[in-house]
Amino acid sequence: MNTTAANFEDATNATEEPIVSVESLSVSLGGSTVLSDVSCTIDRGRVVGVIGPNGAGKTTLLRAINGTGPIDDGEITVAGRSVSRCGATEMARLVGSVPQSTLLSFSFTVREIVEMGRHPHISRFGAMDHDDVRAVEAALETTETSQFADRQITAVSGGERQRVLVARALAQETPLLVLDEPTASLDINHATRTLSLVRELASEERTVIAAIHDLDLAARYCDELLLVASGDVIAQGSPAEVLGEDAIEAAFETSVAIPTDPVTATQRVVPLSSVPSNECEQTVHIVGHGGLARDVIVSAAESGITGSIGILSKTDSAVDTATAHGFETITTSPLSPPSEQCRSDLVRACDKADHVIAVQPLDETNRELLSSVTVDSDRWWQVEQTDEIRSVIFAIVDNKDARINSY
Ligand SMILES: Nc1ncnc2c1ncn2[C@@H]1O[C@H](COP(=O)(O)OP(=O)(O)OP(=O)(O)O)[C@@H](O)[C@H]1O
Repeated sequence: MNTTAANFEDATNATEEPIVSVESLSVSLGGSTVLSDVSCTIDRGRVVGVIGPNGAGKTTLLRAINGTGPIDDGEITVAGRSVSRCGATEMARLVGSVPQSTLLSFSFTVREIVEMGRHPHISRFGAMDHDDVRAVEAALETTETSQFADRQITAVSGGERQRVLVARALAQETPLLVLDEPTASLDINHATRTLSLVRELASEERTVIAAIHDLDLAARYCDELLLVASGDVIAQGSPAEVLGEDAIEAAFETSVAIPTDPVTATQRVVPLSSVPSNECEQTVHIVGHGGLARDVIVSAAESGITGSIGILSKTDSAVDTATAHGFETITTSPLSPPSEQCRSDLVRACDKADHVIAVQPLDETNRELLSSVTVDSDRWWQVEQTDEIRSVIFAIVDNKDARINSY
């Protein structure tokens, strides 16, 4: 076993301690405090996403961890070694990094760039040995960059260059990878492939910390998230724990809905349009189902209108949309007729709302129930097609009467 491999094993074998420990870290840049008294630990073998708004200090935290950024106060250890006491070569054996932006305007080939990842492992005047060549080839292969390995780095696209930088970090064969926006310039195919690759690496006792702006991808591919805001790590835990509406709205200062994606079964963070400054105080009750009812909910919510919807089958696609936008739902089992409770809830909702919107065609149950509900004609709206929705919502926001029964 050569010293490189021994070093790697030393670092990965001490599994009882976290791979990263940050204690009371403070960093100021340009006279302003960016991180203040931050403490967190990162366990081995995980993919940890660092999320947070622009300027929150994600890059500053990652650069403190990989030893390339300043630390004013506090202590950081990686694999038990104090970052501030590690030499550059030792750090490079512990942490492979992909920075947010790198100028690679000099004339190296892609392969030469990836070979640079082996520098910490070879002696100053030594040549690459069999292990080095194997690591470089494996890194090129896994990142699907071998097909242009002999091209100049200046002659590949931004997304391809990003993958080359991931390959260079992989070739370094470190127990910790720190990636600053690894998917920033990647198309959806390469973004998901890169994060799938990251997942596979992490399951091999390698820890990955990645700043990720796309919260949906972060939820899908990370074991754990660190939410950075206001100079601190304000939440840490599984994506389901961290991606709560209150925490995300506080950190990003925008309204969000966080439904579960039906395809990936992970959280999706959907920013909602800001409620207009003259916040609409109108409420609606929507009677209808399916896609058109969903469009009415979204359009109403974007205009700051709140309210309720029903009676809906529990399995109707509009239920999730209504819940995500804070609309109350009156639901019934798809297999049985609505209960008395449901019926009285519908009557109460129609009475309480400033407006009632019927999404045509109504199903038989709602048609029958509505015939027994009295709604004044100036509160009664109907939509039959998508292009009518905005007109109805605008009229409600303007607090107009329903002069006609439909648009
Ligand atoms: N060299 C510097 N001098 C002064 N201020 C700096 C410097 N580098 C960064 N900052 C400031 O520090 C804060 C945190 O920057 P950082 O790059 O860590 O944020 P970030 O969360 O990674 O942001 P983004 O999501 O936009 O990449 C920002 O307000 C930034 O303007």
